[in-house]
Amino acid sequence: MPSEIEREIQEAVQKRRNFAIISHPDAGKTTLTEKLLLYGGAIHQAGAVKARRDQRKATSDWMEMEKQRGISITSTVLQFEYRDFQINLLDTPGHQDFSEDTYRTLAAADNAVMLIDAAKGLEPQTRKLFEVCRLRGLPIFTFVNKMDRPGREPLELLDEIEQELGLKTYAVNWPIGMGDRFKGVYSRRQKAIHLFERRSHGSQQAQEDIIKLGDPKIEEYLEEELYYQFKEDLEILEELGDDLDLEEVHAGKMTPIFFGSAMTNFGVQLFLEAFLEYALRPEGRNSSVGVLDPTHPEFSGFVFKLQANMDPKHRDRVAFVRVCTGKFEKDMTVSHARTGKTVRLSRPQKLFAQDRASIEEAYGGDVIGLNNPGVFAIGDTIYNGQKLEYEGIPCFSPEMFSYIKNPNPSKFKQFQKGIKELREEGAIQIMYSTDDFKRDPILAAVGQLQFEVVQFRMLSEYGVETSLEPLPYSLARWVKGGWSALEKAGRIFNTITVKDNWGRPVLLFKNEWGLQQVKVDHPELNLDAIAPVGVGMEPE
Ligand SMILES: Nc1nc2c(ncn2[C@@H]2O[C@H](COP(=O)(O)OP(=O)(O)OP(=O)(O)O)[C@@H](O)[C@H]2O)c(=O)[nH]1
Repeated sequence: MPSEIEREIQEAVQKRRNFAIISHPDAGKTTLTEKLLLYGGAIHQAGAVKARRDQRKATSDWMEMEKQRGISITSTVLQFEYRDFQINLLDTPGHQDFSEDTYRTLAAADNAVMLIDAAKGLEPQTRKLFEVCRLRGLPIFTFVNKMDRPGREPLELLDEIEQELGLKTYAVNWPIGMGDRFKGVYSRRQKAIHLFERRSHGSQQAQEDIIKLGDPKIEEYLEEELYYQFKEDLEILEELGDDLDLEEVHAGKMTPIFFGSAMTNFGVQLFLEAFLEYALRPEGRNSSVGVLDPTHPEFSGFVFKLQANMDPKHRDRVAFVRVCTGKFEKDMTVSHARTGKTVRLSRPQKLFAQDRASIEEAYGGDVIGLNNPGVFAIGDTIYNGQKLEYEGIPCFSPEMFSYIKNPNPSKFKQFQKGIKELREEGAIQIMYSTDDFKRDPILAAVGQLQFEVVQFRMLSEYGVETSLEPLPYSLARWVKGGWSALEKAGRIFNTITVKDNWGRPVLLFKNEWGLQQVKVDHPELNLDAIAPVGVGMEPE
């Protein structure tokens, strides 16, 4: 017989669904997020998320950069309820230069929603993020957005996803017409057409007219041509398409596809309801003591993201923890696996956009924000009971490299502190030359903006004016064969060797050609675009 607390944890986990949205900028992520929250009753008028975002831009300090450039750099976690479900939406930054942040957020997600602009199909940023989801084996749900505008043929989009991503597809709903002639979507679950009523904003929950297939009224609503096109598409889907297989969906091999228009709030509720039914509940995670199910009675979790200065007045830092098992309670005391210390988790926060509400309890699948006075680093495990550590969060190949220099020797300490803290926070990766005379850290980034943020923050938070000296490389590969394999390989052309923050060898290449050469000539180096993660690895 499970005890009362075990039952409570089981029930809480059953209700939880957690996901992140992956998309290319401008596909409509903010708009979709807003509409999902609207259904969750978390906000009553769409527009609120954007308004908050704008407000945040106006009040934050180093995020001044966001304001100047009109982009969203930071991400937050949104929690809302819908019917019986407790939903955690892990928001990710829109700008591609901050995709490293998104990679880490995906480490905390159980499901991913791939948002696609109907006119554009798969775009580079979506493909990249998809690869990260694939690595984690996340179930992927696809929402094809902007159907109210002219777009590509739906069957062609399905084909693109199958061919390019190697995913099977199952259309859960199917669009009838598009652009000016967008009439609605057919729900294959309900065998009914949801008619689209053109409204300019869709700031309220949409009222939808629904007609069952076979109802003679259909012909009143649909032009003949569209009706026949729809019937033909449906025949193709039913006869040639795969059946929905939830096991394959959960294994990340098949993606359920939805069509709609986030802006006009159409198809969003249909999506949400099917998503909640098909999505994975929080799953067991691999740890140093084996796979632990979220219903395991002792509390545990890991830090997947750190964020500084969410409130510039307090210069505080927040560690985002994904709760993995057991029950989190305010003020509880936990063990910190990396340092072996005991930490009291006071002042936990649940983050709804920029508002912080204090939380009392959380369960597997939830995300909590903890005040972080320098205790936590990315990948850290906290736990109660038997000692355990979750697998670390991998670093992904950076694409831009630059020495960062401090021309003022009297600022040496501040410079070191700033670099260390920004690295711990995950604002940027740091590497070092293997040449002992070149002590300057090498910043390794996914995008140029990350360099700018580091320089900006080094000056505004640590008072150090820095200069950059770019390096002409665009790819990094970790040498899994280690230093010994490198030594045996002797001199290697078209690359330089650096070491990462943990002293592990990394090769930098100018281009794909150089990389391919080395891969062919030296297979024993075992090059990998993703840093090997050790459980509980200590920085050098
Ligand atoms: N016509 C149409 N426009 C849409 C739809 N959804 C979003 N948009 C518009 O597309 C633009 C981008 O939408 P956002 O929601 O800001 O996109 P985003 O993906 O969050 O953008 P980033 O912040 O750059 O990542 C805005 O002008 C939206 O109004 C839709 O369903 N139909």
